[in-house]
This record gives sequence, C-alpha cells and structure tokens, in this order.
Amino acid sequence: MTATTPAARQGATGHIQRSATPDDQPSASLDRPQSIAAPLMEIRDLVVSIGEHQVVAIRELDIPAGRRVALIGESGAGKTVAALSLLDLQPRVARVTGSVRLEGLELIGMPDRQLNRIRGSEVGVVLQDPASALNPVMKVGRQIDEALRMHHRTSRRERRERVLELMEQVQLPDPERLRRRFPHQLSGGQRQRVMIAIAIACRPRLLIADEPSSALDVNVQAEILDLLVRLSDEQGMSLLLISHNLGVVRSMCDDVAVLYGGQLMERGPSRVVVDQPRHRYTQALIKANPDQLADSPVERTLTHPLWPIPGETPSVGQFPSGCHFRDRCTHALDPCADELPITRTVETRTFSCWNPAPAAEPEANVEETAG
Ligand SMILES: Nc1ncnc2c1ncn2[C@@H]1O[C@H](COP(=O)(O)OP(=O)(O)OP(=O)(O)O)[C@@H](O)[C@H]1O
Repeated sequence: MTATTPAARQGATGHIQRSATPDDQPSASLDRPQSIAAPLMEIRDLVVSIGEHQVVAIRELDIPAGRRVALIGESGAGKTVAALSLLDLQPRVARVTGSVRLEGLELIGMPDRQLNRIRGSEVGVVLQDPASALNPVMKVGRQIDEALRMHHRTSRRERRERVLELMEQVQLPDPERLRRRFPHQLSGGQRQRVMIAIAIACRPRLLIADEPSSALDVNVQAEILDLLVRLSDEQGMSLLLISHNLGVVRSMCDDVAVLYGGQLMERGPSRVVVDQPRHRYTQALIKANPDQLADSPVERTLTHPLWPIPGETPSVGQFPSGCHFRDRCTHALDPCADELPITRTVETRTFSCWNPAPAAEPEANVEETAG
C-alpha cells in the first residue's frame, strides 16, 4: 500500500482513491507474517453506549489489508453492535465515540452523505438473514444492479454484464435465468449468495460478514464460508467475520478478536490464540465448545468432553466492575474487581487479564499498557 495522506486519497466526491487495484493486493494467507499487512482499518477507543450503558468498549483493534479477522464471543458480547458501529449502522438509540480510520480517513462523525459513499463501495456488509435484507418485491438481478448504480456511472449494458459476472463469481447457477427471479423463488443459500454479490459489487476493500451462514443448512453453511474465503483471496479483500464457531475462525481467519461483555479480552493470530489461549475467558470458551474444534489439532489438548462456563452472560448494565468476566472466572483474583487489567502484548498476541494462563514458552517482546 502506498503511503498517501488521507486528504490525497479522498477525492472530490468523497471516495477514497484506491492506492492499488484489487489485483495488486497481496492474497490472504494464514501463514503470511502479520507485519507485512498494513492496517486497512484502525479502531481506537471505540465506545458504543445504548441508554446509559456501555455495550462495547474496544481500546485497540486493527483490520490489516487483505487479512481475515474474526470477532468471536458468546451471544450478547457486542459483536454485531461493534461491527455495525464501524459504519455508523448501529441502532439509532446507540451513541458512538472513539476513532475508526479507514486508510487514515476518520469515519466516526463523518457526515452521512459522505459515509454513504463508503458504505457499499469501500466497505460491504453481509448480514445473518438474507431473507430480511433483500427487497421481496424486486428481482434479484435488479437488486445487484442497484448496488452498482448507486456508486458507478456506467451504462445499463455494462451494468448488466457486471451483474451476470457477479452472479457467476458467487457461483449462482444459470445467472441469466436466476436474475429475473424474486428472492422468495431462491433457496436460502442462493439468497445469501445474492447478498454477497451485492456486498462485493463495487469491489470493497473490506467486507463485514455478520454470521453470514448461521441462518442456513449445515451443508450450505460450509459453502458460503468457502465462498467468502475464495473471494477475499481473489480480490485481496479484508474480511471482518463475526462468528460463534472457534473451528471456523481457526481454519478460515488469520486473526481473531475475542469479545466478552463488550470488552476485548484477547486478540492475535487465530492459531496462536485458539491453540494456546492466555486470557481465562478465551480458555473457558474453548473448553466449553470442544465439538467446534473436533477436527483440529487443538482437540488433542481438550481432555474432557465439555466444561461449561459457570453462570450466564449478564444483560447490558449488569456486568461487574473491573474485568467483565470475573464473576464467571474460576481464576479471578482480588484486582480483577478493582480495575481493568493491564493489556499485555507478547509477540503478536495481546490480552487483558490479571491472572492469565501460563505461557507455553518463555515470553519475549512483552509490552504492557494500562487497561
Ligand atoms: N437496539 C438495541 N437496544 C437495546 N439494546 C441493544 C440493542 N441492540 C443490541 N442491544 C444489546 O447490546 C448487547 C450486544 O448485542 P449484540 O447484538 O451486539 O451481541 P452479539 O455479540 O452480536 O450477540 P449474537 O451473537 O447473539 O448476535 C446485547 O445485550 C443486546 O441486548
């Protein structure tokens, strides 16, 4: 990525000027060293409040260019609220503060008109339930065409060709016939492929996918996730994947960020974090879901079938002081109640825990910051 100022990247229309074509981007690979990938999106001190309660408080998270990053955590952790707030798509009752920079361009507080140009063109979004996201009374080809028309001034013929090309890219069968169908005439998996075609229509730099397969049959789920991996590799597109599934995260994402009660507990390369968790919450989440890692090397280290996390996730506003997980943590110490843990970065992984799991190897390159 070339180093240009945000002002230079932001053209007269408010679009971010591409510093490289998608073909110039390095393709994502789980083995690529993290330092090569510059951050595409930098999230700092992101706080999302609903009413008087903080739902999300993320101090630091980067989405590197061309990499796949997973946001994982139990139901109610704040994954969706966090992801939607990146583009100011959170519920109206929510307030967002902090900084979200896309290639240096600040998105928080950006006027809606300008942000609308970035939504869909620079950052695409795929939601959990395609049935409710698609317009039921508009043919699917037209819906893909609308996404193109919103951001590009091209002829109808060119757009029609691109619609067919996109439908092929997302592996929809017989695009010429299918484009004339309404959403209810398609299967759930086909509808999600249409949603993905809409989301990638303008070749975004980042795709946010909020549990894109959870509303689908098990067989179709794997196909949709494979499709996202292929598209992000082919287009050098970053992916922010929200998931509940550790196995999916481990096999398809370069990096993972573990969220609990809106707090970022641990982040780093997914195989480092999932294979040797340091935060007690990450450790508990893995022990509670051995089935998700049944086919991975981690399974060998899980000597018991199931070890549920004690208690239940509290509702918003009911989390304890200090570390939000401490009430359910079997390793909690006195300081866990008093203040936020120090954030420690050891090599490529960062975690915020007063009593972390011991390191498998002697720690090197340790940095500490106040929680
Ligand atoms: N519009 C809203 N009004 C009030 N509370 C909300 C609203 N949207 C989300 N919340 C609350 O914010 C918290 C985080 O919700 P969010 O949907 O981000 O969780 P999640 O981690 O994505 O969960 P899931 O995996 O079940 O989708 C939850 O406690 C939820 O009840």
